[in-house]
Amino acid sequence: MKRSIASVCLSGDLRQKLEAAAYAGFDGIEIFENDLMLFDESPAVVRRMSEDLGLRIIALQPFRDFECMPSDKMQKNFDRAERKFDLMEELHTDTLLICSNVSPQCIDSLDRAVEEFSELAERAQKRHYKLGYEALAWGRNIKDYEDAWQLVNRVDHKNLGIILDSFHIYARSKNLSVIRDIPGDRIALVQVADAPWLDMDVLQWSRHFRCFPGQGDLPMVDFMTEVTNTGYEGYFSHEIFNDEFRSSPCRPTAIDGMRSMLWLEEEVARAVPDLSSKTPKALDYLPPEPSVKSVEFIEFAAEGQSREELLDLLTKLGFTNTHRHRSKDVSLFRQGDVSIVVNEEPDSFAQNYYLMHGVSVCAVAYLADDAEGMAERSEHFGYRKFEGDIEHGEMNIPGAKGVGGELVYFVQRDADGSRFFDVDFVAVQPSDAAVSLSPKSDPSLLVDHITSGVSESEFLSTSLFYKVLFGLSIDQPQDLIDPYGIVVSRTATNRNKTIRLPFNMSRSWGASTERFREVQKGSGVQHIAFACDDILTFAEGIDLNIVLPVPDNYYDDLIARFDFDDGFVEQLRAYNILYDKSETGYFLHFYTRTVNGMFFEVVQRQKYSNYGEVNAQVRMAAQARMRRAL
Ligand SMILES: O=C(O)c1ccc(O)c(O)c1
Ligand SMILES: [Mg+2]
Repeated sequence: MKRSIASVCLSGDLRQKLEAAAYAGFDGIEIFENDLMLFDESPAVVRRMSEDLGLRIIALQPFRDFECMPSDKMQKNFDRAERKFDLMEELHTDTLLICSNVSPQCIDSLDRAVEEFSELAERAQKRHYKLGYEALAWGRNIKDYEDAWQLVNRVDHKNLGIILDSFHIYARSKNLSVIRDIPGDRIALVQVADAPWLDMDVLQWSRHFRCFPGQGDLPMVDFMTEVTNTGYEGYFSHEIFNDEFRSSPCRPTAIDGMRSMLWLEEEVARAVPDLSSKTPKALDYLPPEPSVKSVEFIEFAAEGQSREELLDLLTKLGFTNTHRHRSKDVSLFRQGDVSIVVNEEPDSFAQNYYLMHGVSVCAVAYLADDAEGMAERSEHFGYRKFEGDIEHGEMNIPGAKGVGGELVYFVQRDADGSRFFDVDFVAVQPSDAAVSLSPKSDPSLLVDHITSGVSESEFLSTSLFYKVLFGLSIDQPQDLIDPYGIVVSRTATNRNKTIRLPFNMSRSWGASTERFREVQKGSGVQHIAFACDDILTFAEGIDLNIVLPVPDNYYDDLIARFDFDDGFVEQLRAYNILYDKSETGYFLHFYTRTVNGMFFEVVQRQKYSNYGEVNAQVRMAAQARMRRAL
């Protein structure tokens, strides 16, 4: 596939945009005239810069409000087009993007548009240029790609093709069937843009909320499949107007753009079986499919006083130190099927992480069917590979850098069922004193979810990471109400819900996610939830001092809202357990106090698939109150 990006996707000036696009590996760039107008170098210099970077300027855009203007404005529009042809010569590009007229003066006459485009295509041919016509979803008369195609088809000139932009097509209708009528060589350019489904004014939606394919809700693979089936062999170009991208550094955005493009290519290759007969150059390489199944262990970087606080919290929750690493200063704490690794090894990744963030989650290991395949997949998508130091006979655990800088490991179980701790660790016999002090271990315990706190500019990157690398689906965003601002939350899950990864961001400095990022000096895992079969028994066995207190008013409100049996709410109140109900079931959960901004949660799910979002406000208010009291 020929890969391009429009300059409007990236922040900065035109030089920075060109450099970022080239760095990320794009072959082409669409130049937005505005970016050129604001740049203090001549078009000839821009041409040379892009040539030096190995980037082709695939189009100049947009040429606006051309067709069907009142007669007195027509000549001016042809003159304007000629000036753009001059500019195209200087830039050394051969395609001009013309978008449908949005002017209130525009006359509703297809015949007139056909006449004008016939003449413009003749003029373009004389100068060896191509024109592409694109229906803007808010165009005055032409809003739909079907109508744009009717116009282009009637003009029937080899120098005029249609431009298909996935955003406009989906914003107007979901009907892709007319794409099948368009021969591939009549498509001048394909622009790809995803977006979240939002019920709002389409112009505002387009100009502020587009995102890279894989980051939104539009069925991008269906669109790509239809276009590929036409035999189209031109560029696919990202055209994303997004406020977050405008305020983020341009190179990481461009790299995410490339990941998105590679993901689309992979998805299309899997969706179109005889792809190479349609477009011979469609795909150089197909990466191994995602194969992560569950969380195998969670690793903390810990030292000093806060390490003691973490271990105190873990032991009071019923974890016991079951193993020690064979060659490193690393301990394993287990309960049920949960494994928590505490790493204090000097000069390790963990220690560096500790020095940067304090006690924190420095890695999460995922069980994969094909761990090496997952590492290869990470590399293909440009997520940096990590290889740790290993001693002879120890497991080589491949990994990649996650979005917050923490590691993501891929672990496989041996055919004989042996686990990472059977290979790299030796069992320790807990002392009698430790056993008598710690509460009873709960054999049903599982990792339920792992929640990260990220910055606003990392929010879309995080969803791309989980979608592209792990093949997870990303739920719709939800607003959580903190006393000091809104926290926006999305969750990445696999199909059978053995992996649940919420990730949160906030634009408010005082709200929970930013409070966490301030304490930890960066993004990362903010909380870990464990699921058990019987939360009341679990709570009875632990020291209630570690539990986050819940106000009495919350329980009084529960009594008013639900018909509980006598005594049930009093039990919840006694243990600070929160309650939520869904159509199918209910949810019980409590939170612990924090260590270095992080905390744990224990949950019990009864045919319930959410996260107790209504109660997040109770948790955030309690945490804010405790922080104020410090
Ligand atoms: O928002 C716009 O004006 C605009 C311009 C050019 C495009 O290709 C497009 O999709 C939108
Ligand atoms: Mg467009």
